[in-house]
Amino acid sequence: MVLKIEHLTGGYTGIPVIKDINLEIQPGEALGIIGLNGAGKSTTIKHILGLLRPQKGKIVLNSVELIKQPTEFKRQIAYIPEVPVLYEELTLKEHLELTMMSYQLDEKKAWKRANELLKMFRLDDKLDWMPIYFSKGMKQKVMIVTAFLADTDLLVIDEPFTGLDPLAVSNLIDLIKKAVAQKKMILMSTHILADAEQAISNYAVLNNGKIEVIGSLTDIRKHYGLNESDSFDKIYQILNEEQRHA
Ligand SMILES: Nc1ncnc2c1ncn2[C@@H]1O[C@H](COP(=O)(O)OP(=O)(O)OP(=O)(O)O)[C@@H](O)[C@H]1O
Repeated sequence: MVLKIEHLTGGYTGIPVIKDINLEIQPGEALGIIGLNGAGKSTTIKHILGLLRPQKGKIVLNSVELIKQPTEFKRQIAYIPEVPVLYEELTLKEHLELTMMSYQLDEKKAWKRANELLKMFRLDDKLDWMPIYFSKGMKQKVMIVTAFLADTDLLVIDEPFTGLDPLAVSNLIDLIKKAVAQKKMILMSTHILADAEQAISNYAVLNNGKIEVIGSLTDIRKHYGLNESDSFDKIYQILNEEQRHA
């Protein structure tokens, strides 16, 4: 089990946004992608989800190559997007059923898991609700519940912490830690480093579409000359300075 991204170059037009990205995530590893606005985090994620076609390079998950076997590849991934995507005409219960069907889950086991997740995020009494009645945070929680319900080898999470109440943030951090303990792979893009630090130990720093450094929190701190007492957020000031002088 491993996610391998090799020499990935891509973007939206002929001009590449991300350049020669090399990443590997092992089972039981949570990797954070961090970088300034526009660094290419979401673009990298869109490539991993198969929403953009690479100009160069390949993405392989558990020996399945995205370009060659897209359906098999995508079935191994669950995704929590930055902006919740829900079907306006489906109830919460129907969203869960759709997830169970799409990922071919055992219904009995899946409902047990779904009920635990719903309770955790205080959605257990809202099964008949349509998305129109959900607040922004509630919609985000539905995305979290369906992603963790899918129980895939790889979970891709794009900026999950904004808009969640502190209780939901802490529940999400616990779920990520448990998934890591169960040897799942997590890839998460975020700017909220104080929250990320609680669940994520390895980071890739993207700068202008390229990976500047990849490693443990200690490695990253060392690379940017940060002391243990410095806030991890200081990285953003350094990246900004680097860009201004590039
Ligand atoms: N749909 C699009 N079409 C063309 N260019 C895009 C599109 N989406 C993003 N870009 C460009 O790609 C570059 C990287 O954007 P991306 O969204 O990957 O950054 P990011 O690191 O996720 O930023 P943020 O922290 O703001 O979410 C930016 O220069 C952006 O303008």
